[in-house]
This record gives sequence, structure tokens and C-alpha cells, in this order.
Amino acid sequence: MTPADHPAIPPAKVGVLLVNLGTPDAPDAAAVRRYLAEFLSDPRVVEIPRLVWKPILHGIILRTRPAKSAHAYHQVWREDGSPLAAITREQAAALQGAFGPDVVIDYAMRYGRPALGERLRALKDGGCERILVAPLYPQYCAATTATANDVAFAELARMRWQPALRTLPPYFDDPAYIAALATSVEASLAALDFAPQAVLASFHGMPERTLQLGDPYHCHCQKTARLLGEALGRELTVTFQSRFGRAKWLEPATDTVLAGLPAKGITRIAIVAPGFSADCLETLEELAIRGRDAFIAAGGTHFAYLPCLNASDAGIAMLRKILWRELAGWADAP
Ligand SMILES: C=CC1=C(C)c2cc3[nH]c(cc4nc(cc5[nH]c(cc1n2)c(C)c5CCC(=O)O)C(CCC(=O)O)=C4C)c(C)c3C=C
Ligand SMILES: [Fe+2]
Ligand SMILES: [Fe+2]
Repeated sequence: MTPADHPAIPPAKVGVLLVNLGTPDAPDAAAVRRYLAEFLSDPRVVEIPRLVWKPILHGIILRTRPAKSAHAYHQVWREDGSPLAAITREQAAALQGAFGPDVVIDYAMRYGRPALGERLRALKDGGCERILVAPLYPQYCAATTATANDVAFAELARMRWQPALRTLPPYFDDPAYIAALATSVEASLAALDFAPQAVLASFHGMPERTLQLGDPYHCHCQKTARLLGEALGRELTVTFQSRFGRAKWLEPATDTVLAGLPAKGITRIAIVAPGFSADCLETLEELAIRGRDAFIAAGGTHFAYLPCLNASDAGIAMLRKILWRELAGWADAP
């Protein structure tokens, strides 16, 4: 084939790949086991030598946890699937509407489906030569942001003709993110039929060791909470949820704080999870169901879980803004 025989090269397109953590395909033990096996085998997530971790994972955790977690998933499952998957799909559709035809929006999961590598390749095969990979984690963490980027770059490593790739930086202190959170929290608080004495900001926890190793996650969470508190004109109580395993995790733990507040005279609270861009098992079951039960059992009288930004107007407008900024020079805002 001579150069003249090459087919005409179609005009390049710009793609955005939204990425979230991932979720099982079904709320049953087999699907949860497949999901947990992939998730918890990631050395970015569990930083224990493989020789030590593998027997624990396969011998204990994957034998016991899937059934328990499946029960939890069952309680929050929607007609259109897992909340995390359904909401991420809604976010992609809303952003496609906001961006128009010049930018192709797709979404993927780091674990499970739709698989990140597969969707990245689909964007490239669809003509996107410039792709923004956007892990939807406002606070950077090696266990979330870095592992998503790793998979994207690993997929590129298998391509002859690579697209140009950008990755979305963490947006924990972005004024657009803080303003969207403030708008959302204010509206949720205004709709309550009680006045909370405290508002908790619960972030996903991490082993405390990752902070000493230089992961900025803890600092990013603290700064988000400080800025959100300033925007709301009230101090927030920062807590860390979803403790896993025996190591020491970031403190204070959400469940411990919830159980301890009534004894301090705080019986009316609201809780928000600013680190989650979409509601999921960790917010809808762990906070809104189990968290409420623990707080009421300890003597609390009023409890409100405030939803994540999800595909709300404020949330989509914020994502549109921060994504456009990263596309500078690649695509022009309409
Ligand atoms: C060592 C274990 C875990 C680390 C580290 C971890 C970090 C981490 N996770 C999120 C966000 C989410 N986690 C979710 C579920 C989930 N997380 C863990 C464990 C660790 N997470 C497990 C075992 C599970 C599965 C459920 C269970 O069995 O309890 C989810 C929700 C997924 C869904 O399907 O809805 C999210 C989202 C962050 C942001 C993070 C570090 C900052
Ligand atoms: Fe997690
Ligand atoms: Fe959990």
C-alpha cells in the first residue's frame, strides 16, 4: 500500500470518559463476589504484600463478605440497577446534552462494567483522538484517582495509534464544586422539618498509613469541609466512614461519632457525603440506613441524610464547568 492508497482520515473528535469506582452487576452474592475479587485484588486499594493478602482475601473475605454485602446492596438496588451505575449513566446523559455534539461523553467503571479500558478504546475507535479521562473523585486518593488513571494509561500502552490523553485533576477546593455543594446542602436543609444542631460531612475512610505515606486525601477532605462550612456559614463535623480490615483508619469514624452524639446532647443532625459524586451503597445503606439506626438507637431523635450532587442541575452545571476547563484548546465552549 502506498501513502496515496490510505483512506481519508476523518476529522478527529474529542471524548470525555467519566469514571467511577464500580459496582456489582446484580445484588446477589455471586455478582458481589466477582466485584469484590477484582476491587480488593488491586494493590492500589489494599497495600499489603500479595503473599500475605491473597490467602486472607480468598480464604476469608471472599467467603464471608459477598453474602453480607449482597444483602446491603439489595436494600438500595433500583429498577434501573445499582444506584452508582444508574446515577453515573444519568450524569453522562445529562452532560452529553449540555456539551452538544462536538464532545462525545461516555462513562466507565474502574471495577466491573462498563470496563474502563474497553470504553476508552471504544472512544478511540469512534474517532476520538483527544480524550479527557475524568475520575469523579473530588479528593485525590491513590486508591481511587490513581488506579483509574493507571488503567487508562495501561490501555494506551497496548495501542499502536494512541489518542492524546488528559486526566481531570482533583477538584476538592474548586469554587464551582464548593458552590454546587453549598447550593445542594442549603436546599436540602431548607426542606427539613427540623433544625439540625450539627451537620456532619462524612468522607470515605482510608488506612491512616496512607496519610503518612504522602497521600493528600485527608488534607483534601479537610479543605473541602472547611470551604463548604464557610460557604454555608456553619462549621461541619468531619468524619470518615466505611472502615475495612484491622489497620488503623482515618478518624474520627462516622459510626463512632453518630453513636456518641446523643450523649453530648446532640439529638438532631443532618449528614452529607461531599466526597461521593453519586449516591451508592456507602451513602444510601451505610449512612442513610445503618447510620440512622445507630444514631436513633443511641438516643438521637431527628436524622436526615442529604443526597449527593448526582445528576442534579447544580451537579451537572459544576461538572460541565470543570470539564470544559480541561478541554481548553481541544474544543470550544458553545
Ligand atoms: C481496603 C478497602 C477499601 C478502600 C481503601 C476503599 C477506598 C475508597 N472507596 C471509595 C469509594 C467507594 N467504595 C465503595 C464500596 C466499597 N469500598 C470497599 C473497601 C475499600 N474502599 C468495599 C469492600 C466496598 C464494597 C461494599 C462492601 O462490601 O462494603 C463504593 C460503593 C460501590 C457501590 O457499588 O455502590 C464507593 C463509591 C473511595 C472514595 C475510597 C477512598 C478514598
Ligand atoms: Fe470503598
Ligand atoms: Fe460500606
